[in-house]
Amino acid sequence: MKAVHFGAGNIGRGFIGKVLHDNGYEITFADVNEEIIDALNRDGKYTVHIAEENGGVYEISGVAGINTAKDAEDLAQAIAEADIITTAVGVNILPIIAKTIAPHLEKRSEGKLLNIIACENAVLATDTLKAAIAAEVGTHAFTNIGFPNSAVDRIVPMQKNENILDVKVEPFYEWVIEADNWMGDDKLDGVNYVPDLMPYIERKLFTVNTGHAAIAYYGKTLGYTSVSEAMQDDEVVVFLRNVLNETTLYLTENYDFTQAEQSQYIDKIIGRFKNPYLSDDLDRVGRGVLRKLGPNDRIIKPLVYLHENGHDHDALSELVVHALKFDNEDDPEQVEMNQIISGKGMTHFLSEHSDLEKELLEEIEAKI
Ligand SMILES: NC(=O)C1=CN([C@@H]2O[C@H](COP(=O)(O)OP(=O)(O)OC[C@H]3O[C@@H](n4cnc5c(N)ncnc54)[C@H](O)[C@@H]3O)[C@@H](O)[C@H]2O)C=CC1
Ligand SMILES: O=P(O)(O)OC[C@H]1O[C@](O)(CO)[C@@H](O)[C@@H]1O
Repeated sequence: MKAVHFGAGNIGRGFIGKVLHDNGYEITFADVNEEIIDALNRDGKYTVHIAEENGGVYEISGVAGINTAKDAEDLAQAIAEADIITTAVGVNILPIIAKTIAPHLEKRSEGKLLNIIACENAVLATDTLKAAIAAEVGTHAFTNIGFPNSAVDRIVPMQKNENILDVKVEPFYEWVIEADNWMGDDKLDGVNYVPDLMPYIERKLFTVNTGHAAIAYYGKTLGYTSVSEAMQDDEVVVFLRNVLNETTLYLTENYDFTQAEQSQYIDKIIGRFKNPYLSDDLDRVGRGVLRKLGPNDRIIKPLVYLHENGHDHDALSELVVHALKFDNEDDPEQVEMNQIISGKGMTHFLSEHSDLEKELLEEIEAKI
């Protein structure tokens, strides 16, 4: 069985690549990073290290790389032969990946089943990819292709290893896939197939990712540089819990999760954030600030819901303020946001970019 995975980065190699390998797939990683692609083709393998006491080390073999900027023919062949195509590139890159994949789908032999799955931190990212592919070539090649949405959860920080392919990951992982949109009977082991993905994806996004954002933006405000450093400060943990108590209300009111289940989930996630064997920069966790302040993302969506329904949303409003003040000049989204804010002001930015209404804007403005 063959897989093509777009994005040979942290999640690609450390999570999706490992699951596919454990399921017996030969994996071709498709990326624009020449150094990584050359190393994959040179070594044909890499190792995944589990960040815990006496953590396991797993060899991921049978891997190769394709440079999507250069090797169009190799990519065409890999896509023609693939049983599964996955991505972990960042949701904003999906339109580019769609352009890369689309022309090759028509050349696949009729009857060969394929699943295409976007593994990004965004709600229904596979739908986004599917729509972008359809915009390129129409839907006539889709007959034997499944496009299940998915939610992926595993903390994989920036890597500082001797071998650039090796990757250190937290022990926990969860990959949830929409069962009904999966094509064929060959399901993946180690993946949870569910009839309705929305509760899982929003629970993950509005707990793990909102929580992580809270640590990054508030932690940086207090002068910390890493998650482990920030999590030693009770003030950060109290703020984190306040934020997550607010998103809990969104989740328990919109889905069947009980308060007790959500509390357990939060405790587990706080334990993951405190993992002493992982070293994670606040700059990485807070990167992509424009995306993270988008109307459907981890901060604004629950905030607007709580405000509209008359619920407490003080901590989330404060989180917006910390995000606006986040200081990471290496993040192009931060640079763009700062330019907008310095030209037109924070309120204009929140109104235009985050789609916030007057009353909420005034509340946030009062906290700036
Ligand atoms: N790192 C983490 O802990 C988690 C990340 N995610 C999500 O997974 C996705 C990837 O994140 P990471 O692996 O951390 O990022 P990363 O930056 O380590 O990897 C992204 C990879 O995509 C490649 N790429 C960029 N543009 C490309 C293009 N046009 N064609 C082919 N490859 C391209 C980059 O060269 C890079 O190797 C994001 O959507 C992120 O939100 C989800 C859960 C956990
Ligand atoms: O690009 P994003 O959305 O921050 O994605 C990475 C985030 O996802 C997570 O892995 C959680 O699953 C966090 O480690 C990390 O902050």
